[in-house]
Amino acid sequence: MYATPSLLSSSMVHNETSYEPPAGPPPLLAPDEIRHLAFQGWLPVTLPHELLQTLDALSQAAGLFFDQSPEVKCRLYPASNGTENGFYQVECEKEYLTFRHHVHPDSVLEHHASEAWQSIGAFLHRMLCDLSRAGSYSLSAWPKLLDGALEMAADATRLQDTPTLMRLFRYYPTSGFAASHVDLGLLTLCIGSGQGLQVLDRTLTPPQFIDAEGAVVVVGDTLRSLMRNQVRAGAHRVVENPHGRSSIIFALRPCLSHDIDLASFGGCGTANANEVYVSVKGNKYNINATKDIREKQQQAQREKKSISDATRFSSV
Ligand SMILES: O=C(O)CCC(=O)C(=O)O
Ligand SMILES: [Fe+2]
Repeated sequence: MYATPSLLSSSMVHNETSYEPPAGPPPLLAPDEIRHLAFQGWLPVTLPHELLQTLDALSQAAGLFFDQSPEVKCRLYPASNGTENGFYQVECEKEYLTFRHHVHPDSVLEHHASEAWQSIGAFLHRMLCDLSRAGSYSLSAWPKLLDGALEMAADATRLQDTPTLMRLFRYYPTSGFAASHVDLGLLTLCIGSGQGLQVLDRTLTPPQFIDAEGAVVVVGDTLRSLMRNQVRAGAHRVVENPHGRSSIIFALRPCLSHDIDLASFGGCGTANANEVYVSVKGNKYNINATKDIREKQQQAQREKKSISDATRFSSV
């Protein structure tokens, strides 16, 4: 059933002669789930009970935050780094709060956010190690790649090095959406209230978007690239819904300040994490920016494509 990508078919070979305790965190996923994740680029997941309770508390605190006036929200969490930090509103579509680090560490909202950050980080770390083990790769690249990512940072000191984020969304009734895309980072956990999130089902011919049920993990484009296309990045989108929607996403992204040992992914040599990330980012447009910014970015994308097509044709 799962033809490509190829991760894992020959890989889940148990080494019967090894009595070493397993390196890294304990395995999480069953072999079928790993194959599903690699083939589809997404996987519905059952979250630990304690994490579900934390997410409930976080979502209630988020609701209280969003119920405040735009002025208060902007004052509490001023936007910085474009859409990448603080409170951001896309008129007639959605608003969202992005955490990259603590801003009001004593607030109830950040208390729940940092607890959720830590549990989700540990959960996704286990999934990354599952993928490495399934490919018979060493786990040695993960500590540097996840440096600073598994806990909510105390302040903005390492903002440029650690793009991992937690984002709380409020999509407006009937008009809130996010266009089809793949995420940039390693793995993203999406937890939403009600319908709206859809994932691309590649077992259908042709592939079609289907409603996601419950919590879903999607593979990001940096992980696809590091794993040399042995896992797919999961295409997903959010469709409008008459009731609106709220969601919490946690995007685990690589730490950008170290070199990456490519042998840990079946390659050779090292690569600069920042360069890998920038090249994966390429000219993808930001689906969460305001409509006018998205349109400008899409236009730039089209122009870049037509220049590269022209170069391609002229060099034939
Ligand atoms: O709100 C969601 O459930 C998903 C949002 C999303 O895919 C994104 O912002 O990248
Ligand atoms: Fe996404």
